[in-house]
Amino acid sequence: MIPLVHDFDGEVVLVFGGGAVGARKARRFAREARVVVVSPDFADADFGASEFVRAAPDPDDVGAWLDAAAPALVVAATDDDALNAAVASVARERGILVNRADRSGERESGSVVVPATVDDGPVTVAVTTSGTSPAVSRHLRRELESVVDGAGVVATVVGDLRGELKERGVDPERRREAIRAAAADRVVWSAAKGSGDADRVRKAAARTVEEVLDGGDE
Ligand SMILES: C[C@@]1(CC(=O)O)c2cc3[nH]c(cc4nc(cc5[nH]c(cc(n2)[C@H]1CCC(=O)O)[C@@](C)(CC(=O)O)[C@@H]5CCC(=O)O)C(CC(=O)O)=C4CCC(=O)O)c(CCC(=O)O)c3CC(=O)O
Ligand SMILES: NC(=O)C1=CN([C@@H]2O[C@H](COP(=O)(O)OP(=O)(O)OC[C@H]3O[C@@H](n4cnc5c(N)ncnc54)[C@H](O)[C@@H]3O)[C@@H](O)[C@H]2O)C=CC1
Repeated sequence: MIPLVHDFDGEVVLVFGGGAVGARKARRFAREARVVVVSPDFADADFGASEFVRAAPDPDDVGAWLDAAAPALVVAATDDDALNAAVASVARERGILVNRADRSGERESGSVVVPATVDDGPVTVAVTTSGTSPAVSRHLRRELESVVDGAGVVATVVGDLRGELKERGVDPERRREAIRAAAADRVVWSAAKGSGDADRVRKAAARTVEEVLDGGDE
């Protein structure tokens, strides 16, 4: 399996199953997509800004639901194996991405897994075990939280400096060297950790950039 980052802005994600798992997937996708959850009942859980449709479709009805919603992604998260299988096969026929929450191995073409993620501003780190062990993904995600803390402000600041150096017309080779040094700078990262002081991050990163550029003149 190969990780890609998908922009769901303005897209529909259709979720079958309103249990704890359907809620977790719905909450995740509702941060960006318009999410519709179809289920006869809904768990007492956070579904984010999802819309609810109370229904229990049969496998034969799945095609009509997909045609009506025209989703970019469909999630099969019911506890009904036949329904989940129908969702996967109809989605595949129609070329729609499908996430089957009740299967790990034996994935079919067009199927996707939802990784564990750590988000910090524009930075997202995603972990997958290719379906082998979701509990390991969850554990690694928790371990990575402290590593990723502050990455959002570092990425924003270093991204801005990159734009400024491009505008200044700095030689590309030296620009890359300076930007790599700022991205790896311990002082930059320590200023970004915790509450994250963007001003300090920016000063530290700018100092490192200028040091590298000055060094190149010698
Ligand atoms: C294939 C995949 C399909 C998909 O859903 O996309 C899938 C499938 C299954 N999960 C199962 C169980 C559990 N899933 C979790 C947790 C998460 N599961 C997630 C993703 C995925 N789960 C995809 C692969 C991801 C990868 O590649 O690693 C995470 C990462 C993302 C998310 O869901 O948001 C989220 C952690 C989020 C976080 O914490 O950051 C826990 C842990 C817990 O709940 O504490 C358990 C119990 C412990 C265990 O069993 O490991 C079962 C068995 C059900 C049963 O026993 O009946 C199946 C089906 C099967 O195995 O057949
Ligand atoms: N991917 C993951 O991370 C995990 C996946 N699972 C798998 O996902 C499945 C769902 O897990 P839970 O949410 O805990 O189960 P659950 O039993 O709490 O929820 C299932 C939901 O599906 C609904 N449903 C049943 N038939 C339906 C139909 N025809 N159309 C629409 N909705 C229908 C039920 O009413 C219920 O709301 C489990 O069967 C399990 O195999 C379980 C744990 C984690």
